[in-house]
This record gives sequence, C-alpha cells and structure tokens, in this order.
Amino acid sequence: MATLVPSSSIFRPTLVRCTNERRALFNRIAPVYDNLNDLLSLGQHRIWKRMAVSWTGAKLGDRVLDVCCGSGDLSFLLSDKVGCDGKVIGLDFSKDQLSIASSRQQLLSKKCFTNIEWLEGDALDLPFMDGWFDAITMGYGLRNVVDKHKAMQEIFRVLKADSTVSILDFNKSNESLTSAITEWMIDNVVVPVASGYGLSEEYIYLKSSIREFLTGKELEKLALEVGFSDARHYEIGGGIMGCLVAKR
Ligand SMILES: C/C(=C\Cc1cc(O)c2ccccc2c1O)CCC[C@H](C)CCC[C@H](C)CCCC(C)C
Ligand SMILES: C[S@@+](CC[C@H](N)C(=O)[O-])C[C@H]1O[C@@H](n2cnc3c(N)ncnc32)[C@H](O)[C@@H]1O
Repeated sequence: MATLVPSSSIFRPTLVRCTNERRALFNRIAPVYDNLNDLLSLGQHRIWKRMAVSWTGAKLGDRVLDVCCGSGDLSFLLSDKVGCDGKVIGLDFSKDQLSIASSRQQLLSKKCFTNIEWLEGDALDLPFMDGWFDAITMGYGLRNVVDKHKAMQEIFRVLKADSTVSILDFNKSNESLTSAITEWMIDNVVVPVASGYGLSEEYIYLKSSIREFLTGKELEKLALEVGFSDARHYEIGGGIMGCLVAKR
C-alpha cells in the first residue's frame, strides 16, 4: 500500500511540536532576539514589559521569579523594583537565551543587578518550594509552553498567598480587525525581516502560536481554575498585546 507523505508546509507545526523542538527554536533565535524585538515593535515592547512588572506589585526586598526569562528584560526590571536586598530568579530552558541574559548582566554592570540569578529549568516543573515567591512575571512564555494548564499550576504553587503573577503575551483578540492587523504584521513585516537572518520558520511559528493561544477571557478562566482568587486580563498596545494579572 502506498504511504502518503504530507508536504512540508502541512508539517510546519512539527518544528515546535515538543519541548525539545521549542528549546532548539529559542536557542536559534537567541543571537537576534533582542534586536528584532526593538525593531519589530519600534521599542514598544519595553513599555509593555514595564507595565507587566509594575502590575506584580513587586517591592524592595522581595524574592521574585521571572519564568521563561529569555534574555532577561523582565528580570532586569524586577531587579530595580526589589533592590539590592531583594532577589530575582530568571528561569528559562534555553541555554543560549540565558547566556545572553548573563552577558547583559555583566555589561550593564548596575550594582543591584547582582541580585539576579539565572537558572536553567522547566516552567512545567519549577525547582522551588511551595509559596516561595512574593511576585512572578512571565513574558511571552505561556503561549510557548506545551502544557499551559501545568505551567499555571506551577506558578500558583510557588507563589505566596496574596501575591501576584503578571503574564504578558500577544492578545488573541475577539476583534477580527485586531487579529487581522497582528497577522498582517507577522506575514508582511515580522517574517520578511526575520528571513533576512535565516529565521523565517521560527517567526512563522509566532502566527500559529497566537492562533492556538487563549483569549483574555479564557486566560482568566484558566487562572481561576488552578486556584487564583482573582484574575484580570488587560489589553494593551492597541489590543495587540495582553497582560493577565492574577492574585493567589
Ligand atoms: C515583543 C515581540 C516579540 C516577542 C516574541 C514572542 C514569541 O513568542 C516569539 C516566538 C518565536 C519567535 C519570536 C518570538 C518573539 O519575538 C515583538 C512583537 C512585534 C509585533 C508583532 C508588532 C508590534 C506592532 C507595533 C509596532 C506596535 C504598535 C502598538 C501601537 C500602540 C498600536
Ligand atoms: C519569546 S521568549 C520570551 C523571553 C522574555 N521573557 C521576553 O519577554 O523577552 C520565550 C521564552 O520562553 C522560554 N521557554 C519556553 N518554554 C519553556 C519551558 N517549558 N521552560 C522554560 N522556558 C521556556 C524560551 O526558551 C524563551 O526564552
């Protein structure tokens, strides 16, 4: 009997089907990730990240966690919030992203940045005791994990009572115009720019990952299901981005 071999375009999602493939993708994009974020968002991602960090309510002396920290943008912002007496853990499963985060820490050489520790680990199996952190951030991470429910359960487990997690990501909008703008940007700006670096497949993945993501209402529901007492999703960046703020 003849075996049907699907075309590579049908099989595109296999690029990121399992954890190892996702890790490999983030290792590959690590050298250009920061520059592309600045370029593609016209620097706006820095504003969205500041908003996400301020919504955690992190304060001087706190012990905080940045899950899926990548090259460390949110960790550096958290470091400023918690100061020299606080502690920031930036956790990610990509060695190459962590190595960039660590080089940035050396380069920026701000005294209090010594309060940041980079940790290679899995968001689905956080290596911390229950109720360990005063605040948690996750930037563009939840959409990329293979099991979103488990990731939320883990965040809930390691967060102290009354503390807050702030989860920034693309917004899977209910508004067809907003979705169309995001998809148009990815097809006509993001992927063509990324292809100049030989990373078109990696950025094409962005579009399918947003389509398969949860809407704001679904994210709020997920947070409540895993046990958070309050959950609000805020649309930001003209509705292109969103931030889920949930209180344990
Ligand atoms: C912050 C950006 C990308 C993060 C990012 C997240 C991922 O999950 C990835 C997965 C795989 C590869 C790469 C990434 C990744 O880079 C940049 C986002 C850019 C937006 C697509 C476009 C933003 C458009 C506008 C300039 C914003 C206008 C806002 C205005 C207030 C209306
Ligand atoms: C799009 S980047 C976001 C990086 C950073 N938080 C930011 O806002 O720029 C997503 C990050 O999630 C990490 N990641 C994805 N799944 C993960 C998992 N299961 N455990 C740990 N890190 C993960 C990737 O390695 C990557 O660095």
